[in-house]
Amino acid sequence: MITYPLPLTANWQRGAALNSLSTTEQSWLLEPGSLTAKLKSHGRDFSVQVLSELQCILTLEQQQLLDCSHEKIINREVLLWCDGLPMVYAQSWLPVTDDMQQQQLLVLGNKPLGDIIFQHPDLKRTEIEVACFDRQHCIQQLVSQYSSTATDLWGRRSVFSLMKSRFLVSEIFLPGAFIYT
Ligand SMILES: C=C(O[C@@H]1C=C(C(=O)O)C=C[C@H]1O)C(=O)O
Repeated sequence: MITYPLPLTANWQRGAALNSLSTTEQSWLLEPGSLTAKLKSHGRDFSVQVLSELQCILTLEQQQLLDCSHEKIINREVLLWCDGLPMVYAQSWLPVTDDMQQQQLLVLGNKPLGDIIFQHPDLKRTEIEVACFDRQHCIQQLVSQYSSTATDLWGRRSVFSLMKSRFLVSEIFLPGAFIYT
């Protein structure tokens, strides 16, 4: 039984500092634009499956990352499917602010977050951090529902700023993702 939100504790490092990444790994992990758009450009059939959307309390690390102590925050966890395969597990921490509500970012359902936020020219994101999730990480509980083999997985995270709101987005590339081809 998987308990959401999935903790994404890992050895997060500045992606730009990792000189051992392959060209393909760099292309996906350090993509500055929308991951949704990148997946859509590589496949024909894209969809979002919502796993969980809960109102939560931020951990201290998340408060520090988001530089906020918002009382109300929505944790959104989804799978991004492409051509019949679950390719990305995405976890977003979305503060319940007027900005976020006005932008309809708290009632996304199966609309991709990226389809909305990347339409804003003033969207900013912090430097992308990268981590490796090994075979013992709890994310593998989710992976095991779709794949028989556990393997090390790449993940990335950054903090977006839109108007006066900041939100943390983490994405883990699942075994069927293009990054591993
Ligand atoms: C931020 C983006 O949105 C994607 C879609 C998400 C969602 O719908 O919850 C979350 C993170 C991303 O994988 C993006 O496309 O880059």
